Formats: sequence, structure tokens, C-alpha cells
Amino acid sequence: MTNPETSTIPLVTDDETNVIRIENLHKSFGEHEVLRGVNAEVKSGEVVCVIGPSGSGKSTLLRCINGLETITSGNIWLGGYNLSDEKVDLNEVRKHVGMVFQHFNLFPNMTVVENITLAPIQVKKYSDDRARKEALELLRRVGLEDKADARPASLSGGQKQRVAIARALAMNPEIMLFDEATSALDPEMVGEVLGVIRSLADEGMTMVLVTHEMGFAREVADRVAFIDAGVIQEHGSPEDIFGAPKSPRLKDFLSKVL
Ligand SMILES: Nc1ncnc2c1ncn2[C@@H]1O[C@H](COP(=O)(O)OP(=O)(O)OP(=O)(O)O)[C@@H](O)[C@H]1O
Repeated sequence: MTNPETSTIPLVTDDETNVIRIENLHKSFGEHEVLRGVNAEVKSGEVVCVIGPSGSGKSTLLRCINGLETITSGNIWLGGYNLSDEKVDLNEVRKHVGMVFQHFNLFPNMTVVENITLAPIQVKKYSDDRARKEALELLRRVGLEDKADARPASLSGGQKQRVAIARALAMNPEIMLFDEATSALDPEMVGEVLGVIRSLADEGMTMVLVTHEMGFAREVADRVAFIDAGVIQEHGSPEDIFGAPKSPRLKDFLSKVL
């Protein structure tokens, strides 16, 4: 069914279809094989935290899910759309996926509200008034309604990241991907960003989060996936992953980060 307002075709997310399905995904940069056969499924409304050592392929995996990297082989389905299928319009599918990066990526010469309204106006063809109204509502959700007309440079790191989350939400994504969203923040700002992410989890947003915050993963994740050397070595509930890890690699990793 096509939404007449946005011409975006909804992702298929019934009980039969995992909203994200990854099958034998390989990704190489030149000779360097970074992902070496990743298989994974994410259900609608599920929160999956991806943990693993530096360089293990976590960011690359997220970028493949969002179609930001071309994959070397394998398949990724988003709500029934195979990203490798030439007939699938990647830009169209990408509208369903919001992405939040470590380094905010806000436009410095635009105000906070202009950063948020840019894509809805340009991509969804919203009127300026409608886009601003929705942006102000999103700013209220992330606790920044008083910063609408500020420039990013005047905000703290935690505030910038909350704007980046509001900007991603402005496209009404069904899936949110977070790539170490708190890694660039001072410790006192981590909590305010995690609070926003936690509220999205409570609202039933499907999310995949690459995170170094093990306490947060333990608290918020429905499932935790441990990736090492380009392969998901183990996945399970936070209780299993943190309380009863099986693989020696995961035990070794946890002994260093916990
Ligand atoms: N565009 C690229 N070109 C070449 N190599 C890349 C590129 N992107 C990533 N890599 C390499 O792929 C490997 C995995 O990188 P990736 O950023 O996915 O790891 P990560 O698990 O997210 O690490 P970290 O926790 O340090 O962010 C690294 O060796 C990295 O140098």
C-alpha cells in the first residue's frame, strides 16, 4: 500500500517477516575481509545491541544494513526488500531507516530546527509549516524545545546528539541504527542520550545499536550480539551474554570491558 502523502511503501513487518534479515554477509575493503559471513535477524520492535572489540566490523555491519556500503556477497533484506535486488530503490528503502552516528553530522550553518526539517521538506515534500511543527514536537520529545533556533555550535555534545536523534526521527523511520552514539560524549552527557534511546525502546522502535555501554546493553537490549573478527560469535539475551557467556572470545572480551 502506498502512502499518498509521502509515496513511501511501508516495510513488511508482519509476524512472518523479520524486519531485518542478514544472510551470509561478506564485506571486503580491497583484500581486507571485514565481515566474514554474518547471519542475523531482527524482529519488529526488537532492540539489538551489537558489542565487540575495536575493528571487529560493527560499524561496517550497520553501514551495510543502511545501504551505505555495497556488500561483497550475501543478502540483506529490510522488511522484505532485498538490498541487492537491482529493482529495489535503495533511496526509497533507506527512508525507513534512521541512522545516528558518533559525530552528530549536523549542518553548522543551519539552526537546530532547520537541521531537522531539511529532509522532510526535501525528501518528503512537507510544507515548511508542517515540517517545523513536527520538528518542534520532536525537540520536545528529546527535551530541547527551547533550542529550536540555536546553532549547533552553541549546544553541548549531548544536546547535539539529541538533535541528531530528532533529525533521524523526522523521517518517521521504522528502524533506527545507532553507531556508538555516546562514544564521543563526555561521561555526564551519556545518560541524557541513553535516556532518549531508552524511551524509543519503550515505544517499540526497532533498533540496532553498536555500543560500548555494556550496562546500557544489559538494561535495554532484547538481544545482544557479540561480533568478533567479522563474525557474530554469539548472541542471546543480556542475561545469557553477560551472565553465562559461552565462547572463549566473548569471555575474554567481557573480562576486558566489564
Ligand atoms: N571504508 C573503509 N576502507 C577500508 N577499510 C575500512 C573501511 N571502513 C572500515 N574499514 C576497516 O574495517 C575494519 C572494521 O572497521 P569497523 O569500523 O567496522 O570496526 P568497529 O568494530 O566498528 O570498530 P570500532 O569499535 O573501533 O569503531 C577495520 O579494520 C577498518 O579499518
